Amino acid sequence: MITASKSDAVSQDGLLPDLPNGPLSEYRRKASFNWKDMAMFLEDEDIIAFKNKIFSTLESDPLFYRQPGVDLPLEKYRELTFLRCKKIFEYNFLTFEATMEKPQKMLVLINCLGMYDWSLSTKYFLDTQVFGVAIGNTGSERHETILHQTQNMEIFGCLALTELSHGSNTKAIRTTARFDASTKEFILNSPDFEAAKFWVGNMGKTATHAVVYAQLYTSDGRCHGLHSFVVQIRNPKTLLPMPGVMVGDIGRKLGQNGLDNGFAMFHNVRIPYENLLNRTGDISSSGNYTSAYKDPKQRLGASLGTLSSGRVSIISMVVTNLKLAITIAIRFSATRRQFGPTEKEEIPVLEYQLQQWRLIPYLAAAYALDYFSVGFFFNLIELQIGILMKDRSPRQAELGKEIHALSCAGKPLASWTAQHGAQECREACGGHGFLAMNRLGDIRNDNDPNCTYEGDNNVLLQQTSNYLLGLVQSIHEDNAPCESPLGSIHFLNDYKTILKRKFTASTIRECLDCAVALDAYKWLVCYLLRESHDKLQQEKQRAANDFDARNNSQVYYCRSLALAFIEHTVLQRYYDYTHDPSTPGSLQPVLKKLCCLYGLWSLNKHIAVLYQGGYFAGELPGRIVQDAILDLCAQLKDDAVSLVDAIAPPDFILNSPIAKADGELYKNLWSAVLQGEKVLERPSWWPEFCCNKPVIGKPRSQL
Ligand SMILES: CCCCCCCCCCCCCCCCCCCCCCCC(=O)SCCNC(=O)CCNC(=O)[C@H](O)C(C)(C)COP(=O)(O)OP(=O)(O)OC[C@H]1O[C@@H](n2cnc3c(N)ncnc32)[C@H](O)[C@@H]1OP(=O)(O)O
Ligand SMILES: Cc1cc2nc3c(=O)[nH]c(=O)nc-3n(C[C@H](O)[C@H](O)[C@H](O)COP(=O)(O)OP(=O)(O)OC[C@H]3O[C@@H](n4cnc5c(N)ncnc54)[C@H](O)[C@@H]3O)c2cc1C
Repeated sequence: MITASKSDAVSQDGLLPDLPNGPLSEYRRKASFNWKDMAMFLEDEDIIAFKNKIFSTLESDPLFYRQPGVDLPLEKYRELTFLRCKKIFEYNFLTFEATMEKPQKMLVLINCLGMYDWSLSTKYFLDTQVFGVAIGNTGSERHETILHQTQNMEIFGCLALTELSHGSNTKAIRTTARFDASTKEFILNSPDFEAAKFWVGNMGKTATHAVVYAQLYTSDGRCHGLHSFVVQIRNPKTLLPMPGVMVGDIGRKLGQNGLDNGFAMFHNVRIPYENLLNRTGDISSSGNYTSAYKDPKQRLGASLGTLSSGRVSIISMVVTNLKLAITIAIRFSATRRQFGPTEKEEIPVLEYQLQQWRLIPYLAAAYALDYFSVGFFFNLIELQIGILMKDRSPRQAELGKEIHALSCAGKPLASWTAQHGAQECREACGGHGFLAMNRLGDIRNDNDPNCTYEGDNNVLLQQTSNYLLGLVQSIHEDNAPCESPLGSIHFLNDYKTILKRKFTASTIRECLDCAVALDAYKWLVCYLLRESHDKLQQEKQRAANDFDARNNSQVYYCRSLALAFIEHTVLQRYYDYTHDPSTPGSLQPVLKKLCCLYGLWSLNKHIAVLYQGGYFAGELPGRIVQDAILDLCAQLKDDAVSLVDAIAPPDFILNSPIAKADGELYKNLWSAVLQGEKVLERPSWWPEFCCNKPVIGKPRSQL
């Protein structure tokens, strides 16, 4: 095993306790680097100490005790999640001052609570952040009291945009808010049950207040489009609905069942006119409407801008799920033995090329996407600071657009990778992966809605391709450079030259340089941009209208473009990071391999387009890319256990008997099974078998 230097070891030992010896030790010994060095490179001491504090606090609090795999009744799970949420308020892990000092800790807290249980994390952050950020970003000074009340849990918040009959198409939201000049109030109404707010997290049982999106009407009957309002929906003293509000719970979901998702209908609900969140449009006490955004399309974009913070955060949340799933599958695969070269000796399933190829690319994806998600969160913080400072500069506007474009593809890429990864990990653990107590089912099911909420993945990708297609004109006019605050589109300045390039590597060895995949991605994005643009023009000529033309250009064109663009962005950022001279020499080789594997594995999914567009020609490119993927998996298999050790939470949080750090797969699983309630008891309904025998072919009367 590679050991850390003496001074590093001193600071590491306090923060990162040694892992127990056991069946995983052999792989740990074979690793090319020290897992503690890696952990401390990925996160600084302050963050690791913060995580340790959260984890150890939860572990020592009996309220957070849990029995692996136990399915609680819905009501009980909701209650427990609420009690735990209340406790998180009491622990106050992150003060306002600490957030301002190091905003990244917000993301760390979201993920630490999520690693414990996503229902708890989403419940807490929907209230304190999603509700809070919506008010902070789209409201003004007059809404500060509400924010304070949220922080003290005097009130409990939610964000209500979606309706029963409309989710993606936010323009078609039908809840109305009409200004009544005589009382200086807005009157909220749901025109019918199809316009009920629906799916809203926290609304089912707990929320007292909602940020409600509604069409704003002035008293002259004019509609000014979608705006958001703070609406009290329950009495905080009784949790009973406010007059005119019909509010309820939508029922059991496929995951995250500790969270109460709900519906609400409004019947002449009056709210003070000051409850309009007035950043994008305001109304004077006499009822005159004003807005800095003259173009209704721009106004819609501004009022939906707050959704970007959720989308950016979700990227990190889903990567957290991938990290949990891959930790379980790698530790299992390193300790589970099946078959072997001789009758006497069975080998760990991680030694099989097939198992490596199924899992190790997801490990690489977890590292690359994790790096992207944290860096992208910093970009969001920059945007947030600009919003708070009321920055109206063109740069701030461009930053908002670029973050919107990147988050609308970043969320799909990361949530799908986590979703497919969680399923692969489940299957890679065989039957034990299907046992609820081993947690892969919960990880998969709790991850799943990330593909839908904060915008359906397939719908969001269209926002990214729209952004890219909007650049085509400047690309064709050479004197108008492609520039953006985060630089994600700068390479498009070389569009014409890139399109002339071909794949030149001729050996596997050459492909092991990540620059090969990166160059291929640059070509792929330029090619798909050209093809999507051309397809759109053709469809415009053929179709009756632009609406049809756009819809008929999604599959194989705009959708692929958006995904290739975000994969390129993730890879470029990870490439720069892993190749940076400041990256420790002891870690650089393994990090470069992860980067290269992520690049080639992702690229391999586009192989048909690479051939179709002529970047690849002949058998060789396809073959050496695939061989390089297998080669990298084989090179990384001895590092895999240490790579997951560096990103794994403690056993209590991971909560999977087959993946404890001691690697005692069977002892841990067996003891968890035997500790289950009533495992050895006969069922309470045993007489149904033993006494009440069926008369075959004659069902008994139900009367
Ligand atoms: C120092 C400061 C420290 C502070 C630290 C704190 C930092 C913040 C931390 C935040 C933490 C957050 C915690 C997260 C915890 C998350 C828990 C998650 C739990 C689940 C939550 C679930 C909540 C929901 O699901 S809410 C409902 C979400 N619904 C949707 O997303 C609907 C999807 N549909 C849409 O958004 C739109 O309708 C869309 C995008 C499909 C567009 O439709 P349409 O075709 O009608 O319009 P367009 O013509 O395409 O668009 C018009 C125009 O607007 C632009 N635009 C749209 N959206 C945005 C945006 N978000 N930002 C910027 N611009 C936008 C669009 O690009 C168009 O512009 P053009 O220039 O005209 O092209
Ligand atoms: C667990 C969970 C929690 C949620 N929490 C909240 C919350 O707190 N607050 C809130 O307001 N909302 C919430 N939502 C709602 C969520 O934001 C919506 O489900 C989401 O925006 C998608 O809308 P939809 O469900 O109406 O799907 P639809 O828009 O009806 O989409 C259905 C299908 O049609 C496809 N489709 C739609 N439009 C197009 C198009 N133009 N081109 C091609 N295909 C298209 C989609 O890809 C999708 O496959 C939550 C949802 C879930 C699952």
